Amino acid sequence: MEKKKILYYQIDDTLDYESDLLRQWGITDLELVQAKEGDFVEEARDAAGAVVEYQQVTRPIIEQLPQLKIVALQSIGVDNIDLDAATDHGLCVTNCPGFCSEEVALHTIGLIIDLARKITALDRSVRAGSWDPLLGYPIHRLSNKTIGLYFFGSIPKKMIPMLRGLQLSILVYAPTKTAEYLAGFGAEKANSFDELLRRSDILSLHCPLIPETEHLISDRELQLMKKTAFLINTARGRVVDEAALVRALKSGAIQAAAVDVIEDEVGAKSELFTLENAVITPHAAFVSEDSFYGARKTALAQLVQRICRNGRPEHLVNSAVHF
Ligand SMILES: NC(=O)C1=CN([C@@H]2O[C@H](COP(=O)(O)OP(=O)(O)OC[C@H]3O[C@@H](n4cnc5c(N)ncnc54)[C@H](O)[C@@H]3O)[C@@H](O)[C@H]2O)C=CC1
Ligand SMILES: O=C(O)C(=O)COP(=O)(O)O
Repeated sequence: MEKKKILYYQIDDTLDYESDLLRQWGITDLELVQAKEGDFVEEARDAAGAVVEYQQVTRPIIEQLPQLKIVALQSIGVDNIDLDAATDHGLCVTNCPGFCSEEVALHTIGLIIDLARKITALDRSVRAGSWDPLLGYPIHRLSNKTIGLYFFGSIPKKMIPMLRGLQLSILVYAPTKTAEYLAGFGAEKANSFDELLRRSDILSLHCPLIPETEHLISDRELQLMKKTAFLINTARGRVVDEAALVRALKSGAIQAAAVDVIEDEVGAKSELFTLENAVITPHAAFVSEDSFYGARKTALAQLVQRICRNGRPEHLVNSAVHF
């Protein structure tokens, strides 16, 4: 039987876990091939499916790969894929909704506590030879402060009990959610984005990167925020205009920021790295052994469904696609 090639780009360098799963599922007609990180089009030319990470899958790329049936992401965000082009060419795009909601929720809470207690800043100063508990901006209690959540998907939902534990008031801007629905989570609905900006002591971003959210936070928005506010971004780097954020952190327009994502993750460069009132982690919020294996299994199941069973994958993102 001719095997169908699946091209894999993933951090883990072996595909043993996937091969074991295929054996358990009785699937014998897939050949899993680790990519060499060369040219995607060349490597994917004879592939029926691909698992990509940060690789951009653009319209010109999709047009050159007519035999490709599915791109399976081991992530929630699908911003590196041209979904319209995929739909136009009958290419299924799948993701792994919720696979790391608990991890990102906890990481976000960690970043909030870090800024509220200046843990990273104090650690940096101790290592630099200082022993100064009053370093930097003044510390205030978190209880009764307001956290603003931008959009209300799987991650902020997981954060709710933790935010309640911190005794924060929860304000949400999510146009598609009603006040009654949010009240069920003990959260108040913000009637406008500007209300969210003005009232939040901590603003935490949880939206996908889509045209409407690109540079959502720029000079105007940062000026509307409280001077004492913290900005947390665990969504995508390009949701924040980083140059504007750097200006705001330098001028005191807001107090501090903690981000897990930056605009240039490929180059791993940002002026934020030079600022004392910024905490940065390297797109690590999703990481855990549990989330990795969960995502790998989900992505493989999508590939099997599309390629081996010619069926509709459970986690199809471009649901209008015909194949
Ligand atoms: N730093 C990291 O390691 C990770 C970052 N992420 C990022 O976090 C983002 C959020 O993740 P989840 O909460 O799991 O997402 P989700 O897909 O569960 O929720 C997204 C929310 O946005 C809403 N939404 C989407 N487009 C909208 C629009 N045009 N107008 C109004 N509402 C809209 C949806 O209704 C939904 O409530 C992801 O898209 C991803 O970019 C996700 C996982 C890991
Ligand atoms: O799931 C997401 O959207 C994430 O950000 C984490 O996964 P990734 O680093 O994109 O593979």
